[in-house]
Amino acid sequence: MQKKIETVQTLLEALPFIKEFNKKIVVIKYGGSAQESPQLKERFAQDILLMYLVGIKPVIVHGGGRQINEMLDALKIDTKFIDGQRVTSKEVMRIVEMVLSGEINKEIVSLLNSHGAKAIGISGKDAKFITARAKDFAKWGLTGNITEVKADVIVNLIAEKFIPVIAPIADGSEMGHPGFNINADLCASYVAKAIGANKIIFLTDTAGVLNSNKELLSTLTKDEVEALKSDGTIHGGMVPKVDACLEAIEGGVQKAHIIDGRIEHSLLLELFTSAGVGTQIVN
Ligand SMILES: Nc1ncnc2c1ncn2[C@@H]1O[C@H](COP(=O)(O)OP(=O)(O)O)[C@@H](O)[C@H]1O
Ligand SMILES: CC(=O)N[C@@H](CCC(=O)OP(=O)(O)O)C(=O)O
Repeated sequence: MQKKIETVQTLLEALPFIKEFNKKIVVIKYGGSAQESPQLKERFAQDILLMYLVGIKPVIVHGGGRQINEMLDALKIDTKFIDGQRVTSKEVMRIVEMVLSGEINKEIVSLLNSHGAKAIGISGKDAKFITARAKDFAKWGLTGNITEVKADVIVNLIAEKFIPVIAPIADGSEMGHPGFNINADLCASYVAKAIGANKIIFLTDTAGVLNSNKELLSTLTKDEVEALKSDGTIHGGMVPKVDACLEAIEGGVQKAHIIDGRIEHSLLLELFTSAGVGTQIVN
């Protein structure tokens, strides 16, 4: 009985938020480290479906850094990161594409569709909707910086009630390259900016951005982010994530959040409770 009362209370609290988000576009970056267990994947699919059913337009950009590392390891191919971004040789690029487009993208699409969604999986190569140029070929190889996102591809899919699931790979054919490996956080923010998303949420494997005492920082401004980056408190994979948040809000996305994808239903808690969870980056 107590449990039922709590559920009703939660639903009642969620009602104004559900109305607020009706028809709003929310980009969700689904990090490789938040895709750990089958149970978490299941909860993720349920949350996306619930969002969709109450009128939100979800757009998913997924990562898969952890799974790429595992495959490179199994194949005994060396890999390294500079400033949180992978150095991508031609050989590494083949594996990146195989894992992101071939495996993870299709797995997420199947999972959502098994719950009754109309999810469609694409990478930036499809209709060449994301183009890039080398970030610094001598340093990072085929790691790219996005030059253009053709928003109409995603906007049309949303209008047709599809849930786009995007693998962070850009077309490189005009530069004579097999494609570019794009950090998934930055890919998510460029997509969010281009399609005029209202909100972007990064699902990852920490409570949010932590200070040097490992305490959660619930709100951060651009200056605070820069200070935490310069003193090394924000490092590794968190660097492109906070950069992506800043990129998104400076590009017109109203809200950017980094939340814990290991907590069941954290997406719903972020969207539909007044307290929210994780770290919000503000302009
Ligand atoms: N200040 C910080 N607060 C939280 N996490 C941090 C911080 N600095 C670095 N990190 C690291 O960033 C990681 C998240 O980035 P990453 O592994 O790339 O995740 P994802 O696969 O979700 O993109 C955390 O697991 C943590 O190790
Ligand atoms: C250039 C670059 O670093 N690309 C990433 C793409 C995947 C990714 O970003 O996955 P997560 O979000 O799970 O970290 C990589 O090769 O790992």
